[in-house]
Amino acid sequence: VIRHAGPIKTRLATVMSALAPKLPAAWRKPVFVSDCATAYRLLVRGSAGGSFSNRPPSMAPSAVLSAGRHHNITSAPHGPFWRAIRHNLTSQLFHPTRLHRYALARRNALRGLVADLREQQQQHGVVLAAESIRDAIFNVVCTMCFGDSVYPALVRAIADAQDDLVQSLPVVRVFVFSVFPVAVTRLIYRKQWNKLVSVRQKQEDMYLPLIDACRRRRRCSDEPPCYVDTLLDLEVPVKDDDHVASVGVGGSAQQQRISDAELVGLCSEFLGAGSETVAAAIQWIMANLVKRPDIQEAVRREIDDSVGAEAEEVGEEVLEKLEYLNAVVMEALRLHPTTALVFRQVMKEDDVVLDGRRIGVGTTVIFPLEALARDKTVWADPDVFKPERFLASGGGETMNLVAATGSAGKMKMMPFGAGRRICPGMGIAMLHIGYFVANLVREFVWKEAEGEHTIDLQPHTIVLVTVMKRPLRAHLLQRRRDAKNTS
Ligand code: HEM
Repeated sequence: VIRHAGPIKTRLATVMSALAPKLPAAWRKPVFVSDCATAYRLLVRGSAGGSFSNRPPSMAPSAVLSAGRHHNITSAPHGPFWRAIRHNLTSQLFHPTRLHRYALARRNALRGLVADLREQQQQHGVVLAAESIRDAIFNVVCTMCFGDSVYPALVRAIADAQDDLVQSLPVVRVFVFSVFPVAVTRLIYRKQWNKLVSVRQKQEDMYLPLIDACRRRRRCSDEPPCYVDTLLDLEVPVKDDDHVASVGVGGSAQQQRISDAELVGLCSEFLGAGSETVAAAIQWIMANLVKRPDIQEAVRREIDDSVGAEAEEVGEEVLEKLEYLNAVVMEALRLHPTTALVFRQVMKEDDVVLDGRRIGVGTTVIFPLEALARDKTVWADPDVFKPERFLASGGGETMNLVAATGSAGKMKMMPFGAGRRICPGMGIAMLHIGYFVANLVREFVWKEAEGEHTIDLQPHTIVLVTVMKRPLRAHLLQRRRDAKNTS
């Protein structure tokens, strides 16, 4: 159930263990937890002493480049600053009553995607679905981040900058895992440091003018605020310390605006976390539907029964009623969680005991999400794609994802993590996945392509996001006439 990253039998390992408390946190042996009951106990209930809500030193480039001064939500230590920026996201943008504000951006992206796929099928007989889906989702997330005034070429350039950032993350490891202070490591690895600086500079050159445009723009009252708008209005505690933040000087907490450097990092996190994971999940679902035409047809029947033939799209308001579609989404998230691992780090105040052994302060605890969701003691036929298990009529699991990730007290999967640091984008992710999958199934019959384009459900993890090793390709049969032709 709990396994250690390597054998502790050699002398070297013994010496390393003795030295462990003196090593930098990032060098210590991590501990893996791959059973749901232990994951639930630790993540949702917290450790005996503390909340067990911190992650190991961050790989976020803005945190590394600023020597830990600038943070995004993922990299921020558990404390008042993290609480303020996370609460801003969940209350201002992702509150359930506000999720539908960006329906127009989604509709436009869907129209563009459907037109693009039709054209590819007509011209080439096969569609590069992976790339097209990724572009469509990135368009929506970019609008949610900066507003709708970003022209298409700039959206493309922003997407490229985000890709460069992902490519540079292996370089970040050099600095996170170094035994030397960053100032020394950057002298040793000057080339890598300069590369990181140039990737970051490219982001600043693009994002800061967009952030300034948000500052200057006077929004009309019916225009939904974008992520940057909410951040510009936000005040965060000056000191990231629970006591200072609650008492402050003269009885009230000292607040300040978020710095430009931090704004760039927060935008980058939003664009990356909001697009890659969702696009990957849509691909996994479509790939499974190509492999199982019977399940694809059942999803289509449910949609056709709920949406009139003349309706332009499967509207967002219909999605909740599509039980079978939702079961398909849940089953794909169980089998192919698009975030590979969840991390925590044992802090001074935590008291983490596993298998009767106290885990040392500074140790990284890793929760492998796919292994957790394929536990044979918890699931029947854990490796088989069986959406029925999530249907009430299938004698199945609850449809409530929050229950699946913790609040019901029995956790069987956690594709969005669990506890205080559970993914704040869970609601919007489910909306985006459901909306795009429903409409893609309604518009086209998806069939497997041949040769090098066949579906391969082998996973491949790129910096924590688990994608299909071979990107999704397919043949599409158009089911409805082009909107232009029907008029
Ligand atoms: C299928 C889509 C998604 C999956 C599978 C996913 C998964 C995850 C997971 C596993 C975590 C770690 C949770 C933990 O440590 O317990 C996480 C954290 C996070 N996710 Fe997502 N995510 C998705 C979509 C999104 C979206 C759309 C956003 C929005 C921009 C987002 C933003 C974040 C942020 C900011 C965190 C850090 C939370 C914190 O540290 O408090 N994610 N996500």
